[in-house]
Amino acid sequence: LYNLYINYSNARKTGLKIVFSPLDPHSLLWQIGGPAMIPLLKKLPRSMTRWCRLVDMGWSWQSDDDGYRELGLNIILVCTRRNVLFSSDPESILWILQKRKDFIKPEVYESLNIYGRNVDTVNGEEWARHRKLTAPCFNERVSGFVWDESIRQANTMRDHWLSLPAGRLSNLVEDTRIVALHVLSAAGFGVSLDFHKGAREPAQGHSMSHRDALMTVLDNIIPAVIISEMPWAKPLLLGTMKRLSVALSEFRQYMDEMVVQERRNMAKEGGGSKANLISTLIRTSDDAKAEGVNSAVRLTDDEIKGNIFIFNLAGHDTTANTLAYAFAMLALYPEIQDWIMEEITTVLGSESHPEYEKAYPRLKRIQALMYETLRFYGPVPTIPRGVSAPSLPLRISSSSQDNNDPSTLIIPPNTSIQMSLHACHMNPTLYPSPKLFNPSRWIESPSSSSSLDEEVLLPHPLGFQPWSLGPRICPGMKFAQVEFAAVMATVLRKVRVAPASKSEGAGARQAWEEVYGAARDSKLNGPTLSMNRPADLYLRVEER
Ligand code: HEM
Repeated sequence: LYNLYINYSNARKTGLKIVFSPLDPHSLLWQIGGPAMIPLLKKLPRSMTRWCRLVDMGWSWQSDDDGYRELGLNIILVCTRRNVLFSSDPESILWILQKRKDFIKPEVYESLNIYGRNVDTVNGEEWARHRKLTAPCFNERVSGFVWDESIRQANTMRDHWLSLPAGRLSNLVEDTRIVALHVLSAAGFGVSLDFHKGAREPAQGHSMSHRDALMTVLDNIIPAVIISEMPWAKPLLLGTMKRLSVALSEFRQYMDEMVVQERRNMAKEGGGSKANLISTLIRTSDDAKAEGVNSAVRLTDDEIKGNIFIFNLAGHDTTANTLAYAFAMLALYPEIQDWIMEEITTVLGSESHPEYEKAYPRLKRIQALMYETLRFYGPVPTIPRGVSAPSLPLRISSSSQDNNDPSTLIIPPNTSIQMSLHACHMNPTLYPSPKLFNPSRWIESPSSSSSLDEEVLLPHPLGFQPWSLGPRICPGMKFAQVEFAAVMATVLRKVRVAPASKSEGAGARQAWEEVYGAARDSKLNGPTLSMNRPADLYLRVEER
């Protein structure tokens, strides 16, 4: 009670709306017991469950963060352990994300250093070094490679969809995950996989294939973190956990071998490097070493592996789920599908493998579709931050406080931060009719012209940050955009998607409701927003 009193006194000084929470959202009790408590809490009156509607990421997402509309853009949750400042204020989010030295990645990120420290998990000067040395991995050469590989994978996925009995597609989410994994394997390691077979055979000296090892780790990231932190427990593991432990070591061995092999190739080819991420990282680091740069501005081999792993983790479900949600939305809204198709026909014509440089910049409606999908189903709905010093200032929109006046407040000591990107994306002041799925809101076309080439894709406004903002903005943004555009264009030019029902013979209305319901029934599963019942989402696929 004493802690609660101190935290409450501190919170009051901000003038923000206060919500008391009996549990700290980061406590073990909530992490373990939360999911079981939610159904019971949902039965209680609204006024008693305000705290829980903020703390529970599923509940807050499904209600489009209505807590913010009730209480204001910035809210303080007062708990016994510490206060949590929840923000959906575009001004505050911009302020926080621009000041990487003041607002730092919390310690919990460190658990993702499974294979080595990396750009996603570190702070300060160490982050600046990682960011500088990993930046060349996301150059235009890699984008061209991502484009080609995405078309190759999407061609096979589309042909597979067209071969399904009665065109009933039940594996949309799994299929987009395979495409995203294979694009990452090709771009990350230069390992090109077949959509169907996916190289299931283990390489010599291995008990698992490269793909299976990576997929097993990515699918079970939270248990993988726990196993990595308790190496002594490995001999005691059984069943799925044992397989996961094997996958962790197998993937490490694959990366070790790739680093050795890449160095050999580079030596043989006179230093020429391929357009994949691992060779770019090795080359950038080895060049720095050869130039006599001291170790403070190079990456160690463990850090190279740490970064490659994090690219796979950060780039897999994010891109795959965005594709899956977008296909579901296109099935629900046929008029949007026609609008997208008009662009594909104009840009691609009859070309089955268009050139990246010529086609990609012209696919503006597809980018608009991606933006709108991310506004609704952004894979990163919230971003946490810690503070590097007590009592930092924070800029707030005047409307986010009762007494309109001050535009800066002081964050009380012992406060962590949770930014809700999703609440910001659903703000009616920023997005008129926010619950209307309308990709054309991102396109401006001059009234005098009917040419699609005259259309302009609007820049990201303040309040649109699915890839974050500021110095730590997602480095894989272009990678994901190029992959999304290539997959959408390749599939849709030959295929039309429509909603289907799980039960054969159901009417069109039921099919529509089921697809809509499966997409809306989403929450943070692991680090990424994803559907709770992906197997309930059925689409009908027809050849154009
Ligand atoms: C639609 C796809 C994607 C979305 C929406 C997305 C979103 C984000 C967001 C919001 C962050 C900031 C997280 C934070 O600050 O806590 C981030 C960081 C990051 N993302 Fe992405 N991402 C996507 C795809 C990718 C891809 C394809 C890659 C790599 C191939 C990637 C690699 C990274 C890395 C390495 C970071 C950490 C950067 C740093 O802290 O400096 N992401 N991403």
